[in-house]
Amino acid sequence: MSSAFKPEQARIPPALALPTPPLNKAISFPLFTFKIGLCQLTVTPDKERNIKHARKAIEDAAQKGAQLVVLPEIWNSPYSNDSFPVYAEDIDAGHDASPSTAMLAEVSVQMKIVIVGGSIPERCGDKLYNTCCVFGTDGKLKAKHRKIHLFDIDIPGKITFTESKTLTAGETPTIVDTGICHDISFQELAMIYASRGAHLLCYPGAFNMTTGPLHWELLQRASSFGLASINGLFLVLVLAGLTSTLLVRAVDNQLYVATCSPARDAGAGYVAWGHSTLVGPFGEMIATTEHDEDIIIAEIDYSVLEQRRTNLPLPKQRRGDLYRLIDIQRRE
Ligand SMILES: NC(=O)CC(=O)C(=O)O
Repeated sequence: MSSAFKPEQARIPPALALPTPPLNKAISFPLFTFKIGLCQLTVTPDKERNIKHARKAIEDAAQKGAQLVVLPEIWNSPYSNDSFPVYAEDIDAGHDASPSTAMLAEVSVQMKIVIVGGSIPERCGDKLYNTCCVFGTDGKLKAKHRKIHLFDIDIPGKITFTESKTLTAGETPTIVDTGICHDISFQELAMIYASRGAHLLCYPGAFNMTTGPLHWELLQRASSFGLASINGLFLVLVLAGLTSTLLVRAVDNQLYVATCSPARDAGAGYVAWGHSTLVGPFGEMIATTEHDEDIIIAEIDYSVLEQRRTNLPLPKQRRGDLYRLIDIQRRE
């Protein structure tokens, strides 16, 4: 009996080929190999201080060789529903209305680096979003990702948080050529990023003292197998929300995953887990830190992705006759 196995139909529309990173060394970024800087920042109620502090950390990371610098989820404001409306900025209105993103634009061009600007509360009309902006080496806004999966959790006595009280969910996956925190918990999103050709998934994420020890590392390592790219290449922005299905994701996606958390402040209303990390395409931990403020500098080599996908050719082994991933927005 002939088999109905059609690997090319495992994804609808079919997966894009992994883009080849440019090898032209005259282009400062992106390159095949480059250094990433993950700035695990302390965040205070003083917004002006948070902006200056983030700027200094980005400059330090760039001076240490980072060509791509990632900030944490909600780095200009305390992570709380009371704070989001107060600290929110109108990103589209620009400079004075958004001092946090104005700083990111300025420092990206000054240091000639790409910045995945963690996230800040964004005001747009009468709505608030948890939004990540990506700036290129020319200081231009390359992408704006609004957290798609709002973090609503209720584990009595441990952690209760309802982002949906104040925030509205974004509607679109973002590939920059770059998700936010709770987005990391959704394996389908990671698979879509991978099938659209991403090499690196970036998740600015503020896990807490309950979900951190339970899921943080597990989700990142699981995700790593699935995502994709920076640079011609796609850098996917996902705001943290990793889940137990990550193992599937890791094996499935074969990508780099970078997470960046705020540093832990035991006195804050929401206590962040810390442990910002870079994970490689086999789920290996390349670099990580504890919970204090820190800047991680680590190397990413995109040529490893092709090699890993040859070692373990998951894309060719998918059973399109039994299950399929449907990327609804791309299909439409
Ligand atoms: N900030 C978040 O979205 C936190 C999260 O996802 C978690 O699991 O903790």
